[in-house]
Amino acid sequence: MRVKRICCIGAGYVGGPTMAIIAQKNPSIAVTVVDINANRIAAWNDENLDNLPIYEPGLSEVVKEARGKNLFFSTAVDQAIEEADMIFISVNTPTKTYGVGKGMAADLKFIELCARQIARVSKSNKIVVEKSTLPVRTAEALKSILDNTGNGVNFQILSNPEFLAEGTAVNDLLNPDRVLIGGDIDHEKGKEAMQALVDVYASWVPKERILTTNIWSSELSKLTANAFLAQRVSSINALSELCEATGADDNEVAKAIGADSRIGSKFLQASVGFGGSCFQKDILNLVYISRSLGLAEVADYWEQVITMNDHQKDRFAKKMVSTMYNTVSGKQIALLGWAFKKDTNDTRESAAIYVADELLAEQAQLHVFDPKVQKQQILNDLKTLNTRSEEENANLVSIYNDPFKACEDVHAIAVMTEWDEFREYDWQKIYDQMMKPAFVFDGRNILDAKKLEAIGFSVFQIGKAN
Ligand SMILES: NC(=O)C1=CN([C@@H]2O[C@H](COP(=O)(O)OP(=O)(O)OC[C@H]3O[C@@H](n4cnc5c(N)ncnc54)[C@H](O)[C@@H]3O)[C@@H](O)[C@H]2O)C=CC1
Ligand SMILES: O=C(O)[C@H]1O[C@H](OP(=O)(O)OP(=O)(O)OC[C@H]2O[C@@H](n3ccc(=O)[nH]c3=O)[C@H](O)[C@@H]2O)[C@H](O)[C@@H](O)[C@@H]1O
Repeated sequence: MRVKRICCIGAGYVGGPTMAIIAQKNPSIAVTVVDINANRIAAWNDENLDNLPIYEPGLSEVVKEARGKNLFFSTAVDQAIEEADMIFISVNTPTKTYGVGKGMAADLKFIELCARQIARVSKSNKIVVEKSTLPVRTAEALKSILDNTGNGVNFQILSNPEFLAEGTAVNDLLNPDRVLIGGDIDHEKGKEAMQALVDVYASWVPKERILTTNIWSSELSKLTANAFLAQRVSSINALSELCEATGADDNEVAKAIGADSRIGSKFLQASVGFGGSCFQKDILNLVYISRSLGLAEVADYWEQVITMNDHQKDRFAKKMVSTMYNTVSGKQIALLGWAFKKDTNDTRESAAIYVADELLAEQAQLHVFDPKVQKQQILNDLKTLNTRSEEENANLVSIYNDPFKACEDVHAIAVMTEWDEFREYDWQKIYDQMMKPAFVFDGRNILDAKKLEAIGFSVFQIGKAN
């Protein structure tokens, strides 16, 4: 069968960009992205493309090309489900904050709600595609809900996890290393459904990069891919501390080991700790699944990746305090960057939030600047930690639109996000306006330490003996 109408439930960081590319590359398919968040949908429909709810390089051009032709954003969820022959579920699957599995398991309530809604509304056969990242064997639960609460129509469930990274989403979608499609390969209807989805991607992805597997392998591969990537960052971050203590240089070590093609050079950039909405959540989920199955050693193995990451954030904040004569109480500190990485406005689980919280606990006054993150987002992030009242946070944290103003009269600057523009600043001008000694803590190793030291700064970088 050829797909004519696609509905995607969830207009977030995955649903929006993924559907925009699918629509752009398949002019004959009508793609409707729906969400219960009316503000988000309004922003996707905004005439002014600068107001799209998600900042991703290159995304507004794709949306401009396809929107209104075969790409639609709507809050009419039932209607879009009913009309579609293929439905992607791309809703959020955060870590549970209550009950059994609190702090570890994925919260699947949004997924279940989608399944019940699809079952209730559908009057014709549908292919239901898991786009969200889910624990292995979720398709079993989905099938049970769909078949037991539906109107007797046939549902085929596929797993099609998304591997895009924020900040490079458009390029990742246009040139994926692979597209993974899991389904019921033992039955004719399952194979047909898989082929229908293969055809959607084959409009622009070379066939050899479209992998088909059984559904459990596909579900598990997504969690595992993130766990392996995060593990590399935690590994190099663990080594960065050893470098600091021995005089080895983490960049040189990363280059030396990365040159071995069996290891490879990517994801070996030491940092203040990985952030983002997925690494931590997905590894915790993997740990939870393993522990639930009685696999204690497997669970402990993966949990260490998170322990290491927490340690990296914590030791960065502690290093700042100890370097500044063991007290930052009443001192002004500028944080450059709040997003969890460059080229995105996403701040979920950003290391900056945790470093800021530790510095605030030490009674520092913070000046925050990020090129793409809004003031309210920064205050909300601190609020979610629940460490102090909103009023206290607002009194201790000032948020700036101008990096030079943020750095005026401060005792120290900490680089939290690797935004390219930070490298280009007039650091002499910044130095002249700062308190002395002027400290820079480069949590991303992006600044030219020699140049800064020549100006007069005291510089700390991750993984370098200081
Ligand atoms: N953010 C990323 O880079 C990646 C995320 N993923 C996975 O994709 C999934 C979605 O992630 P994001 O797009 O980042 O989340 P998000 O939070 O940006 O977007 C999810 C959207 O779903 C909507 N939603 C929730 N329940 C709904 C319902 N019942 N009906 C209609 N809309 C509903 C929410 O309002 C929200 O706008 C997660 O499982 C995540 O792990 C996978 C790969 C990359
Ligand atoms: O499931 C997901 O959501 C996605 O998670 C990650 O993508 P993302 O979180 O957007 O960003 P990454 O580029 O992976 O970076 C994650 C964090 O690790 C940090 N990082 C990354 C690489 C590195 O060498 N060092 C390092 O500290 C980044 O700064 C960032 O804080 C994966 O890279 C995607 O393949 C996956 O689809």
